[in-house]
Amino acid sequence: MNMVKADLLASIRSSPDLPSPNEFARRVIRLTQDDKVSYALLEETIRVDPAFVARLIKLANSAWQGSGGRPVVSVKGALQILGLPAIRNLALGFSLLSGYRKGPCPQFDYQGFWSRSLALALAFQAISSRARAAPSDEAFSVGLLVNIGALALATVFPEPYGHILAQATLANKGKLAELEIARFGCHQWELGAELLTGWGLPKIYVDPVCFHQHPEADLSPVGSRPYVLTRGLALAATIADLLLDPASRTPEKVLELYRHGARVSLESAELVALGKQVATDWHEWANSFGLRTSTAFDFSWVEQVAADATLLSQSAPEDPASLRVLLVDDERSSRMYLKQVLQEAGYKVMEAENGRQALAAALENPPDIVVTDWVMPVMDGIDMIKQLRKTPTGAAQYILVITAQTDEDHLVQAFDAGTNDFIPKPVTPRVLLARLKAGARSIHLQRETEKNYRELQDIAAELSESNRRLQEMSVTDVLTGCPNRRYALERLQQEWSGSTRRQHPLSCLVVDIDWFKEINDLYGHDRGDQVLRQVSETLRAGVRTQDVVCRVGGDEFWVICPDADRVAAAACGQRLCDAINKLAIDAGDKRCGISVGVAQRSESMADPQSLINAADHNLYQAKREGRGRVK
Ligand SMILES: Nc1nc2c(ncn2[C@@H]2O[C@H](COP(=O)(O)OP(=O)(O)OP(=O)(O)O)[C@@H](O)[C@H]2O)c(=O)[nH]1
Repeated sequence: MNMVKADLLASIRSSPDLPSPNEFARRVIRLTQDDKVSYALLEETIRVDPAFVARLIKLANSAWQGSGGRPVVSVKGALQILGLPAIRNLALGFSLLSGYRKGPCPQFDYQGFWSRSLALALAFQAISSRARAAPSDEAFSVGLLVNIGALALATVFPEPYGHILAQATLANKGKLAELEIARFGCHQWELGAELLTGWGLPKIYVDPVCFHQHPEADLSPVGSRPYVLTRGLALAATIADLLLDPASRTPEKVLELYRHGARVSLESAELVALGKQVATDWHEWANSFGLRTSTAFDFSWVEQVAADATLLSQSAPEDPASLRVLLVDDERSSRMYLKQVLQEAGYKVMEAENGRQALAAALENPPDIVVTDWVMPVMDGIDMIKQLRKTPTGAAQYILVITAQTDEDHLVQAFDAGTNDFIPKPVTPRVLLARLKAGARSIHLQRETEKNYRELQDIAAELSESNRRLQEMSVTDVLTGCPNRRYALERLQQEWSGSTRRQHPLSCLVVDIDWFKEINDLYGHDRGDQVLRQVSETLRAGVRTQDVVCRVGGDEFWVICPDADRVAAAACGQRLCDAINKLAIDAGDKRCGISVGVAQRSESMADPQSLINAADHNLYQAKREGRGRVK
């Protein structure tokens, strides 16, 4: 990463023109950050700005928010429908968007900038919430601010930055970043990251801003939150490009979309659905901010392109400069002539005098295309082609045979030997180059197909890795890290079958925290969560390695004890009770402990659920008899 020069940062930070939320927005944002804020106070604050009220009501009434047909006419009604995070987004967006619509740099498209930022914000919000990587309002703000470095450069250095913009269009981001580095010593996203750090954004959001244009430079472990946020932001930028810039709608862009999508576990259908939703939201929001949007773009197009793999392969033109031709002819003058024609057309040419020499040259330094005469001393063209086709590199080369005999028998013989095409004698430059062009196109297609195949393999590998993680997440309780109810039910069924097969005992404990509601009520939900984590850790530390502790809901845990009879399981339950008591968790005037119901599988039980029912019944007894005990 380039270092953002201190003097550049200082002059941007000290500029009075630097974009920042206005006082009204700051007040609304502050208020909405407090979950306990009264709607009356919020309403009073918002009323001060009639333009904001109008947009708020309009947005609440829009079909997107689904207000159910009854029109919203009051601020209060709008607040209730939209909820606090949306109000916060609206205040931030509205203040930035309405304050920086114009600026001193004529080459900078201020409207387009905000329209793209809005699309990016909505896309990143949707992606983060789908990947559970960031709260939706935080993701929105990060998306809205991701390109703030460019706005800052345009605002504070309108002239030199305008000059740079004139040289590179926004579509050519690579070029733009290069010019920015050459002039300012850093690119806009590095500068943006520095600015956001200064505004107090945490590193977890600043790094994605810095790296999202080159996610490979971010070395966070695959699947970690920073990894997902950086790739998610890259995906959001790709979606914004597709929505705003018709020139970006190419097969390569679709591949990029799929590549970023795979990294945040989004498959084709999900990507298209997400893109469609973002497009709808973007039109709504842009409307309510009075920003222009481009004509509607239907994300189904993406699926069509992806389905048509050949489109992906036809993307780049054939470039003779990258192709090597082996020219095989025993007649020196004819070889020199053809060589000159090929070189002038841009091909790199190697030569051989006969089939044997050609074979040696082709194996040592494989060409892309072989153009060979048929009749030659030592080894003729047809024998050479047959030998070449038997080698792994030769099998993939494009071969043309030059022949004076173009009757059916001769041509069939040439194609049987493995030639791709023939050139009739006398060879004219036009025909030679036309046939070579067809060959070059075929080579190019083949290479693209191989490249796409490799990319698809990479994507498939990444998808399978993220599916594995999703699978893991789907059986893990997020708060405590314990296996969840779904896992508990599957595991119990397995242990049940195992115990039937091996005729071994199986027991189960149902554990419920005592007075847990009091802890929530007295000290708040956060403290409640902390206690849940503490209890789950203590339970896990207190059981045998083969026992499995699962959080099956609220404050209830199951401990599955394979190979344990009722006596052993009850002893385990008592050990757990004692360990929790030692934690001395306070629940007001009571002591928080656990009650445990124990049951062992018996012949009369029909299925695992009967075992749980029996343990549950005993838990109920333990509660009734005063809690903090094993029954
Ligand atoms: N903090 C927190 N509370 C939760 C969570 N899941 C459920 N709860 C709360 O846990 C409480 C469980 O209720 P009860 O089991 O009836 O409460 P209790 O005080 O333990 O009652 P006894 O079991 O009779 O001692 C409810 O108030 C739920 O709202 C959670 O993930 N975090």
